[in-house]
Amino acid sequence: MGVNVIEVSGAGVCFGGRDAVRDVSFGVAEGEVCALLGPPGAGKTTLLEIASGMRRPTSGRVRVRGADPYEDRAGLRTGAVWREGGLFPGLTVAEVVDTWRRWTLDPLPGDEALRLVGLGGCEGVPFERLTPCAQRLLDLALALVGRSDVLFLDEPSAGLDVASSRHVGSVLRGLAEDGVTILLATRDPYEAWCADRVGILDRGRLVPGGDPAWPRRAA
Ligand SMILES: Nc1ncnc2c1ncn2[C@@H]1O[C@H](COP(=O)(O)OP(=O)(O)OP(=O)(O)O)[C@@H](O)[C@H]1O
Repeated sequence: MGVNVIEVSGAGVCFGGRDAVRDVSFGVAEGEVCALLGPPGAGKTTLLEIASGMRRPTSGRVRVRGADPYEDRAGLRTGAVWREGGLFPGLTVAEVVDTWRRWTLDPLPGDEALRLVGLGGCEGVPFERLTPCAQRLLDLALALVGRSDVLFLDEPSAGLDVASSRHVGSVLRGLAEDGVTILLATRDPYEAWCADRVGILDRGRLVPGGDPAWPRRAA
């Protein structure tokens, strides 16, 4: 068995004496989509934050490709999409991507980033004219601009209708099949359909054996 790309061991996060994440351990393999599923306040975003290196865990440890993502991001190519998503009024899709590329070391060509998420040909479309689904996919394209091979996604299709949500899931599956490792958080079991594995979070803990029987992937 290969080494996991993301490895979380006994991790905890405490805010002002309250545990948001408690003793969580799991791994995500190369090219795997892993979903963290749980109700509001379960600790999903906090767990994504420590896995992506945005926040240091209070206890335990996190490794991404063997490195501490909080301390040592230099060699990592990770991307994230947070729930709010980007708002880019007045810019075309190409302008949004080009702006992002300017802040990125060794960025992907803009058309390549857009092609990866199925937005090829949308370069000239003003951001405001994109459908909500395409706006989420543009967020995903931006997360890929740094040639990311690990993605952290907080509710990547929140607020979308069922068909759009499934489309986003298909795009994520395509990325995973190309070797991208994906950890996503969601409140919605149907948003988890694209995952290879689902971990249930409840009050900061991963429920033992909590990979539920609800339909995944083939659903
Ligand atoms: N920066 C913070 N300071 C204090 N408490 C926080 C902070 N961030 C999160 N919390 C608390 O930690 C707990 C877990 O929050 P978190 O946002 O990780 O849950 P979640 O599962 O992502 O919920 P949701 O689905 O509503 O986003 C909650 O009780 C929340 O109030």
